[in-house]
Amino acid sequence: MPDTTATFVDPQVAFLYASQTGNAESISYNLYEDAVKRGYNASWHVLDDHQKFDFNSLRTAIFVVSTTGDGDPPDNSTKFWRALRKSTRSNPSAYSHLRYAILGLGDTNYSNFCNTAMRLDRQLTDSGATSFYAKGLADDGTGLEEVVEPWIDGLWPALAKIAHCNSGSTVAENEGSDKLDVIPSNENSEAADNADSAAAAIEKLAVSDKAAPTSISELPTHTSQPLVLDFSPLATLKAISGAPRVPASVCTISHLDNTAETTFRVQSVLPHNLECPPWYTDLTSQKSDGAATDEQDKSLAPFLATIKASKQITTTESLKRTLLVDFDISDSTADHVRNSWQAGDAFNIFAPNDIHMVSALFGRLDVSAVDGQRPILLSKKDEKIELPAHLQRFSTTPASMHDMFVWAIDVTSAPRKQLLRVLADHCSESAERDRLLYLSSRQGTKTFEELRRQSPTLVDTLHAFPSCKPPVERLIELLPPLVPRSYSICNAPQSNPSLWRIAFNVVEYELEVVDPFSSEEDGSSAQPVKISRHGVCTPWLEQISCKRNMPKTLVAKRPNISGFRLPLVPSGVDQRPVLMIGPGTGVAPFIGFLEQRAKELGTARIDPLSEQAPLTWLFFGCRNSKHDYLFKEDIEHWQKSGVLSRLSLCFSRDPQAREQFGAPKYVQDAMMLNEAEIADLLINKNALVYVCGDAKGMGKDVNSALADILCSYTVSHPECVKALLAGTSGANANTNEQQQPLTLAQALQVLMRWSTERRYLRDLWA
Ligand SMILES: Cc1cc2nc3c(=O)[nH]c(=O)nc-3n(C[C@H](O)[C@H](O)[C@H](O)COP(=O)(O)O)c2cc1C
Repeated sequence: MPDTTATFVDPQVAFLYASQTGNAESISYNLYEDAVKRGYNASWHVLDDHQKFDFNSLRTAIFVVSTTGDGDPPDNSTKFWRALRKSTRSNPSAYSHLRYAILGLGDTNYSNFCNTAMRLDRQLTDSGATSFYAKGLADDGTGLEEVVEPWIDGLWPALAKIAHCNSGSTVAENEGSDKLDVIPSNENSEAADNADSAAAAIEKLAVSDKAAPTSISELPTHTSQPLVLDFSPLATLKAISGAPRVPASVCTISHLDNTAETTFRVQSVLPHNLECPPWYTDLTSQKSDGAATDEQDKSLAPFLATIKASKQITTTESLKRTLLVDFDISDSTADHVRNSWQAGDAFNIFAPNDIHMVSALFGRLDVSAVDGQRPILLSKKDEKIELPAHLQRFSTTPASMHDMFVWAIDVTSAPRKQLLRVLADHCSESAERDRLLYLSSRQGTKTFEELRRQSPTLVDTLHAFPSCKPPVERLIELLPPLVPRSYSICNAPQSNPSLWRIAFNVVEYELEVVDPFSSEEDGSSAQPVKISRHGVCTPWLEQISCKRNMPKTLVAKRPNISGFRLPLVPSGVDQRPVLMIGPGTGVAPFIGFLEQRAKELGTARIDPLSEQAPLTWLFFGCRNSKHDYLFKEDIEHWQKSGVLSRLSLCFSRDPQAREQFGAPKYVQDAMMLNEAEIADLLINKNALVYVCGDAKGMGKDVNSALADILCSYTVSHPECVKALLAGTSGANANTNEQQQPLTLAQALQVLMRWSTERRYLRDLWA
């Protein structure tokens, strides 16, 4: 029986998140919402709001934090990290009153797996805080759910154990278990019970015979693409287990009256042009709020930039279409930005969803064009539960549903399990309901992975389940926020502080999937189905940058957390050799570096071809020397003038060029061909290494090549090992002491240390 005598004294729990693309935010939000239903006095905040929620006096906190860049914390936690460092420096036991749990999100395809969560854990423990529940580290490479779901299951009993008392809530001791659980005493308990019983119902669900294996490939509209999924395992299942909890509905839509509607229409005429969000003025004033004195924050505020020029820099024969686009940032609101950026920085572009996709979605949901354009406000269903952060503006600023779906909500990313679970509840056909439940369950993980691999948009998913008709407010609250996309700048302010130039591939690709149920009559396997996909920002940029009338877009500088910049020396040049490894569009920041270096040499009156000019060595690779050698003219110009001392070119699909110049296939091959020189530069000359480009393939391979280079150098120079491991220069090593060569693990450790010392810097993207 529940022990109703014990009462809480401190049930306040803060759910805190740091998120770059919305995963951590949505997991943290669901936890918070669940906590409210369980009777906790819960609050939910982004880490950068630490002053608003008074982080320093929190007693119980649950963190959900992702890692981005090259082991960096998300942008919406940079202020928090600064404040944390400051308060722990001034008081080593600053957080001895805090009990916390951390869920980290990362991807093992990147080298610093869940670095943010690990760092946070270390810093909090070092400053006296106590972890009350084991850290969870979820891997996006294999599926976040594998860790997230069991971690959440274990969190509640762990939290209940440490929660102190409070009036209004009761503590129940689970019979036959030492776990304490919180049972709310108000009507919220009903909601929690409902959620639990819904979950129980799924466990018991007898899968109907109708859920026979089916291939879904017949799709009506031109904006949706087929999904090819194998549901055959469903036929043999007696019950579906391990589907996620159904989150409570948290928001309601209210339509504004006619007067407000008229004003709204007049106001919305001007900004409603698909180049910047209708509420852009709101966004541009957002960042200065409360932080007006912080120069760095001011320079991160969004502002309007004008697209000045755009051209394709690959030939029509190239597989990829790479565009070079110039943004004029001379807008008066961008003063702080013009004075504070450097080559190597990146900026965010706020891009809309494809409006045809939004129209197709509205068609599918039976939202008429008129209703889609009417102004609405969102409000909380339950006073205690906040709206998701990206929707909060719509509780005070009216917007049309159309604008919300175009500018604020992500309708392109593949649906998450929780959404699939909710969609299941809105199917009128039981076979479709079962398939959606299966996709969201642990048993359906393989089919779910296949779904994710096909990257369906929301419209594709809905078309694959024709009887599914979710209420539009449910989608508004469950879909992730549409996040801005970031691009590396490929020029330097020393030449023109009002110009941001970017180079990007237009993201359009075809997937090939084999329908498991269609085999040829002769028994041979079927031809794969082709599915085309495209990105959000790059096709849009391509489209608007062709316009004649200088379109304006909302942009914001990104904090350069890893310090991916060439060191500045007043009126001089940093003397360390610089290795730049950037195949494809990864070369972009290095064009800016070379522009900066040319100016620096000029100012310091150093002849670039003289011995006084420090070495710069670029490793660039592409498929074909004629079709996609980006910035060829610039690179050849810098090489001729001596600003670029060495150039290693690689052409992966150009056997002729390889034969002619002896060029290797990939940048890591070019590095291995020069391993002795690279090792000497790294170990004896204190060289700086910069890597930019694809994280999963190239980033990993270059890291391994660098580790191999260190290992093989120490075979012939074992005297360097001690110094390398101790963190001092190899040139100063004690040559009398015999050492074993570095092991691979040790070499990786050395690289990791160089990365923290900012000698090895990486700007990698997925
Ligand atoms: C550009 C980029 C860089 C990333 N860098 C890392 C990394 O260095 N280490 C890591 O563990 N995960 C890395 N990840 C994986 C993310 O942490 C993971 O996808 C996570 O689910 C994102 O959560 P969020 O949407 O809350 O930001 C990276 C992802 C992207 C897109």
